[in-house]
Amino acid sequence: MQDGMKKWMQLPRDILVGHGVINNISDVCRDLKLGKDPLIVTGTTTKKIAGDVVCDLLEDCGYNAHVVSSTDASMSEVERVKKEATEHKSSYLIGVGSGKSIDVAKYAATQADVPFLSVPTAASHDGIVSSRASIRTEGKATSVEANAPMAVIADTEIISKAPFRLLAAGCGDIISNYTAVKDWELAHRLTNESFSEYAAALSLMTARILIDSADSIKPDLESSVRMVVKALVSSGVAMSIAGSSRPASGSEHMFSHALDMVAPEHALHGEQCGLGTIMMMYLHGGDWRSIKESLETIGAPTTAEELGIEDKYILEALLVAHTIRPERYTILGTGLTPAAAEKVARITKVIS
Ligand SMILES: NC(=O)C1=CN([C@@H]2O[C@H](COP(=O)(O)OP(=O)(O)OC[C@H]3O[C@@H](n4cnc5c(N)ncnc54)[C@H](OP(=O)(O)O)[C@@H]3O)[C@@H](O)[C@H]2O)C=CC1
Ligand SMILES: O=C(CO)COP(=O)(O)O
Ligand SMILES: [Zn+2]
Repeated sequence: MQDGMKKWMQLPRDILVGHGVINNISDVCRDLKLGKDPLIVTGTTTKKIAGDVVCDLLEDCGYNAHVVSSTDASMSEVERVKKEATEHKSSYLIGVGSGKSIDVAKYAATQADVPFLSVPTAASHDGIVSSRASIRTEGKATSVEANAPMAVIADTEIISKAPFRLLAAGCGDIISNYTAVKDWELAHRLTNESFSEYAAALSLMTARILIDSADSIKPDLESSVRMVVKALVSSGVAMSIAGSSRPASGSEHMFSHALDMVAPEHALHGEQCGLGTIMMMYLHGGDWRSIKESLETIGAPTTAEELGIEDKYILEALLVAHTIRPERYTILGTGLTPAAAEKVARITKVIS
């Protein structure tokens, strides 16, 4: 099946980015006429950082809020959250936390046909705003269609206190737009796949602005968080325009998804995608060195060692990456030979 575009562009209605915007949560619920019965889906660490705060803020305003902690972005967790929502008669879900909590809330809300709000505690990838969810089924992560959040509330005060590694990962996820768009153009030329100039241009512009500002992305700075969050929103909008993750997910994401499958421990999504971008840009014959330099400037990993993953898993992932999503044509084509995989990883100094 072709990796085509949907005709229905779904975008968030309210997007709040700034210091202390979490305090506007009840205003947003009121603005969207969501009612008084939300279920907050949060993570173990992020519950203490923001999940409980959101609950208290809503209860203080007369809401009947409930909290459920989720540990894993899996189908069984989605089912558990749906059950909780039914038990509490929740009329909408609020995902508060990292990628896992947001995806579980997003997909459970989509399946239950209720609205969903996204309250990220880290700017680690563009799923905070997208209409996709990564959910594991039978041990395999799949990106599924979901409803976009009705609102995104990104409090830069909270996000700036998250480990810097998460912000650097978010940058890796944005930088990967470069190879994602190259792959999409290739597929358009070779397989006549639908291509959106607008979605591709927005995706590339987002990555370019971020790379141009790479040396001003620093730990503990709300201005850095603001920049990255805006880029993630922009990247998410590009995916919404395309109706698929094509403008922000190509061969570098397939490499990251493959690494999730083959490596015993995986790193952060955005870190793996950033590393994948270096290697896929080499395969495209593009300027992989400047991708590597930008990631280094930001402080994101650019080698297997920095990623904490053994070289052999990098090579294994390179060999199976093309099988991850066969309908999505990329520079990986029908697959690399072992010699080609080793060459790209060595030349780009991802492995030594
Ligand atoms: N829907 C989409 O389009 C996309 C989805 N994804 C998916 O998202 C997931 C990855 O998300 P990612 O956010 O990178 O990683 P994780 O969801 O694995 O979160 C990483 C860790 O960071 C913690 N954390 C988050 N915020 C803070 C904070 N403020 N302070 C301290 N710790 C914090 C989390 O705590 P806690 O334990 O509380 O969660 C968690 O332990 C994957 O499942 C991936 O497949 C990735 C890209 C796009
Ligand atoms: O991570 C994404 C975009 O950054 C979503 O892509 P996938 O469709 O590969 O999950
Ligand atoms: Zn991504």
